[in-house]
Amino acid sequence: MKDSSKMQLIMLEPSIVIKFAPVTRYRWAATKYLKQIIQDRLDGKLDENGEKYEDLIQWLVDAAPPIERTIPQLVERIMALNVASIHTTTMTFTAALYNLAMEPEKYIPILRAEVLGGCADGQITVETLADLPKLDSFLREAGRFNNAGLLSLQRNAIKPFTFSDGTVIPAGAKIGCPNLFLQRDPSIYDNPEQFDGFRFVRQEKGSTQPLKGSMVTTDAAYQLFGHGKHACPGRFFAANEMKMMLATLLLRYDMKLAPGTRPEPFFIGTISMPDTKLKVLVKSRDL
Ligand code: HEM
Repeated sequence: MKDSSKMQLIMLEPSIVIKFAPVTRYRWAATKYLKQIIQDRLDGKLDENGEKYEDLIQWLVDAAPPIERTIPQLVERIMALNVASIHTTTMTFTAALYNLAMEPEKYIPILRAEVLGGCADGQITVETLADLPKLDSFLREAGRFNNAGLLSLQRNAIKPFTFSDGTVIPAGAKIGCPNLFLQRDPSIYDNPEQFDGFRFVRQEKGSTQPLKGSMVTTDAAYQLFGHGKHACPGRFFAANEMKMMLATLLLRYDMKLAPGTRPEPFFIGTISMPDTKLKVLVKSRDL
């Protein structure tokens, strides 16, 4: 008798866990907030100009197969996108901010001058963001230096695969690329253990050509955004968002780390996290 009641408790557990798990509360909260907005779109609501909305919710509604055009499914898609987009951008940007605040004399005047030079009437515009090679390099380097999780391109092999050199990946294997080592490979990057904010506006090792690519370019030795077919589709948005934030901070503030402090990054599983306790001292500038 005792054993069977224990058994029942164990069988009940998953549903109890799901009911009280934080994600369930977030799902309820998200549904409460989003249900009318999504319902309007499902009903074909147009924007204030009588045109179809050009925003993420509309794209998600349009891309969903008919069977998934429901409020719960669309809420789920929005939540999944939040997971993909928010902490990744926050972590990359936080680490870049620390790099800036660690060496303010070296980077702030040059980056600020570049932003100011690209502003139209003192305003940061889309055109400004598209032409900031030094800022772009700085963010790309921050991504190389700080945000390398131990493993990128993590995949489950659903069938066996044989590479051209004969290496076999058996079905069921979990694989990934050793990103930390790739992004710090001395045969690709000069002084890879050094943060070098203008690395990507200079020249490739042993070559007379400028380094290929910008913040959003992925390659075998740069996988901040993954690589290949499933490379992050949000990276263009994220790069612009981070450039806009950094450009705004550069124009409005001076900043440095509190004296005697340095970031102490740490890992959760394979993910590299920026220090969460560090203080950046910020001072308003006269504009
Ligand atoms: C600095 C910010 C970001 C970083 C570092 C980042 C990084 C990544 C990485 C490493 C992947 C996996 C790629 C792979 O496995 O091949 C990924 C996938 C993805 N990211 Fe991002 N991401 C960022 C921002 C965003 C934003 C802003 C969005 C959406 C607005 C987004 C949406 C996605 C989606 C939907 C996927 C899945 C793509 C697929 O499986 O085909 N990400 N991202």
